[in-house]
Amino acid sequence: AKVRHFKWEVEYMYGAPDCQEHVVMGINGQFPGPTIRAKAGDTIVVDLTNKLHTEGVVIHWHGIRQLGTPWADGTASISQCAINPGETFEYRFKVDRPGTYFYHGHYGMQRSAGLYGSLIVDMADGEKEPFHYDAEFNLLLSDWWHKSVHEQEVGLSSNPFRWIGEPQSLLINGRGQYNCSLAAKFSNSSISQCKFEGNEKCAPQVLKVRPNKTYRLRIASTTALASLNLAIEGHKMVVVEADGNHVQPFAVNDLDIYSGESYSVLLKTDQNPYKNYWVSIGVRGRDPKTNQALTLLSYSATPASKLPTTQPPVTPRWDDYNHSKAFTKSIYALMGSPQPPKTYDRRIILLNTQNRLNGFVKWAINNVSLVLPSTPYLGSIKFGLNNAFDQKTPPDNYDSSYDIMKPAPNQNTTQGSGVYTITLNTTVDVILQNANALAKDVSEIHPWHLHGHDFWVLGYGEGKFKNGDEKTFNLKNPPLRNTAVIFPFGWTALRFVADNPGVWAFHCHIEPHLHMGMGVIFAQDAHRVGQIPKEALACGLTGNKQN
Ligand SMILES: O=C1O[C@H]([C@@H](O)CO)C(O)=C1O
Repeated sequence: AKVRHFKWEVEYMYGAPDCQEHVVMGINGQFPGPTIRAKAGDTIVVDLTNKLHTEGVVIHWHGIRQLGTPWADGTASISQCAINPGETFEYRFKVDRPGTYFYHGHYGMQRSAGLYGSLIVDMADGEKEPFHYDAEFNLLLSDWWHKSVHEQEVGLSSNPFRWIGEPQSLLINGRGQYNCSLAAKFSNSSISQCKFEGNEKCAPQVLKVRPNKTYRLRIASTTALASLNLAIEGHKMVVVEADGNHVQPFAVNDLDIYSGESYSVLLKTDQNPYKNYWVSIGVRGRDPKTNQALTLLSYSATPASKLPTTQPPVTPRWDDYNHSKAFTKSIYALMGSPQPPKTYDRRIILLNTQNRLNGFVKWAINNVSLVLPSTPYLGSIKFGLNNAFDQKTPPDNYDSSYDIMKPAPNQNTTQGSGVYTITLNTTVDVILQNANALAKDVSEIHPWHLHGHDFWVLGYGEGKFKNGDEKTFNLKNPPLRNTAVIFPFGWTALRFVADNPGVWAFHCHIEPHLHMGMGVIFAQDAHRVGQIPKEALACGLTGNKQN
């Protein structure tokens, strides 16, 4: 195993992700940030220097469990203090498992501002994936707004509320096209045909392939809002990995991917090599106002400039949830994967609601909208600083008379920074319960991401979770993941083993929703975490603590 060192500087810079110039967050002058490539068992060391002039920064290593290094999880106010302008913080952690991961900002809405990149962990030397492929491509998917993130944040926390709206563009590896389409000729809109020399920063990255080979596509979504569907014209994909875990291979024509998720698919280049094929990404789960992002699968026998003469794959209707559910429910763990414990020690039911608080619009979990404290929980719990955050524990359930199918009779919620204290080495079931939002007949998709652990996804259901529904749980081969979606008016059941002392966020991965309070904090034996680098806690009430 190797120690891999990186020196990174985070800054705002000009960029044109979708051919329109705006300010983006970059790392070492790059957007998206540099790809980290490592082998399982390696140690990653990133010296992160904050070159922003007026705000802090942190980076979260999404999907890396940080076993034994909870201070390196990169969550401001939770695992560490935001790194001040001019300061450098050393992230040092082990990547213990192969898989397709990514990293991103976890302070304010910096992920939406473009602070993200890929993190790919290969099998350790001498070990082989349980599938064969000849070469691979890496597709990091995101969405992009022309309005600055500062303006978005202010709008979300203003009264009256100003929603961020739908993205202007979808990006593949940081590249999209706002004012033109590669397939304009084949659509009936008035949008113009893109013309690229090829070296523009917003020109699509063409996937150049040779015939009769197998390619692994690593696909990860770090969108701020959009749920996506990816399809490749004329080609099936075989799903083999989800969030760093092997799954029972299954073939699809298109794949749904929610923010925070990653997949690997295998693609056989078994089609006519004298043609090129569209790769398309479109919005699902919200009424789309954003064009598809397009690129090409280009066979070596055909110049990349030769566009297909066909229409790109049509994204399934945004509200065809049966299509989404069929995909999601086809995901099973590969035989031989770790199985969940057969029973649980504690069940936490988390109802999400959209609410008002003194006229401001919020999201709340069991009627608590999360506000983060100024002292990171990891430090305040370790040092027993009881005035650093609300000592009132948020509830494990919601009022059973609550009607999830209707807007709440009382829309008001409360705010809080309390934590769920989880006993080490216990098995916890979490039932995520969706409900009607503020508007009538509206319930949205929320992809929930757990820090510090994978969980088994035991099942999905419609309506309200009720006693007896656990009989439908899949305890035989449920997939292990770090992100799981809740469908409108439905529930999702997760199980995890609390085996990682630290303080871990569990939240909706939609960036504005987290900003509006949609998350909870799981504290796991944090008072027993030793040797926290003092730079991680150099703020708030822990600012003067030596450890
Ligand atoms: O949090 C959200 O707010 C808006 C809408 O509900 C109110 O404008 C929206 O679509 C969200 O997802």
